[in-house]
Amino acid sequence: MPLAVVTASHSPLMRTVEPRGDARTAVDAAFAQARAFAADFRPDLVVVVAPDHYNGMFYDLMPPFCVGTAAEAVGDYGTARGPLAVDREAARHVVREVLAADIDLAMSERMVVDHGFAQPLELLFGAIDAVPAVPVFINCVAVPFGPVRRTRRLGEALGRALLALDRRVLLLGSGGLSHDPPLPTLEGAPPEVAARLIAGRHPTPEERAGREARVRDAGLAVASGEPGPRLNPDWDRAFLDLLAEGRLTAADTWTNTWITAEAGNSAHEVRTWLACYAALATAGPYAMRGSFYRPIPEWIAGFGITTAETRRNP
Ligand SMILES: O=C(O)CCC(=O)/C=C/C=C(\O)C(=O)O
Ligand SMILES: [Fe+2]
Repeated sequence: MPLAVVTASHSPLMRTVEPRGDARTAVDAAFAQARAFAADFRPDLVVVVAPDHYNGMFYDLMPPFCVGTAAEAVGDYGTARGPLAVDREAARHVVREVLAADIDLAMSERMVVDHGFAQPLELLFGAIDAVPAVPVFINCVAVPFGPVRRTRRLGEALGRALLALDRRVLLLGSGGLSHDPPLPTLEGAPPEVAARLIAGRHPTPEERAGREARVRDAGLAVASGEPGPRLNPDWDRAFLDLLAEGRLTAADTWTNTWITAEAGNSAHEVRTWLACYAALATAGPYAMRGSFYRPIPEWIAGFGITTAETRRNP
């Protein structure tokens, strides 16, 4: 059975901040193409590979990787709140097979996810529970991280597990590319911030609104002409080329310090893309069908969307 991939940046600012020029029109058109690609592929299972931003995963027990055998979205930044339509049997199969392939990962019967999962599901399929899904969390935010090559190997193990299912599986990678939105870090955090990074589940509506306002204000400031965030379009385009050309092992030598220095703290979200493409590559040579890129400072994102599928035999 073939596999297919859609990867897309996400941004908490997409609903609240209007970028200058034709960025929104261009992004909408690229998402329309990705939707058509997904509809044409007719997946019967969608594996969503995404990070979290201190809404579901905290430093009281931060796994590098986690598969949800059930999952609930918190409803941040205007995304829907509620359960994902997790295919429990498929999720449990993935956990078993990936562990058997020597990749340690956690599993959760009550995974909590945020806009990292919800936004691409809504943009691609219309709702967070519209398609049978397996949610795969990759820690891309809470340092320290393992080497980036571990996420490529996770992707390979994931791909082999999915091929064994003999279903039409679309992998949906969420996040990146170069960007550095205002996200707190544990090191040097004042005690109240540290407490919420360690165990900040169930914030009050006021607390959530305060966090979201801080991120929104950063985007609005750029939209009103203040200096933009540091994005790195050259790095982003080189990463897209690497994926298009199937040179995934080239990322094995990247250090985490280098990724952060080149592309920002949240650029580690490209781990989700790398895992999806590594999974796709296990089905044989692939072809990238669509590739969109635009640096959008107002959304604090080097914004990319790609589609790819197993190359058909001539
Ligand atoms: O304040 C917090 O703890 C969370 C802020 C937040 O959710 C930021 C999210 C940013 C992205 O998802 C992104 O730009 O990739
Ligand atoms: Fe993010």
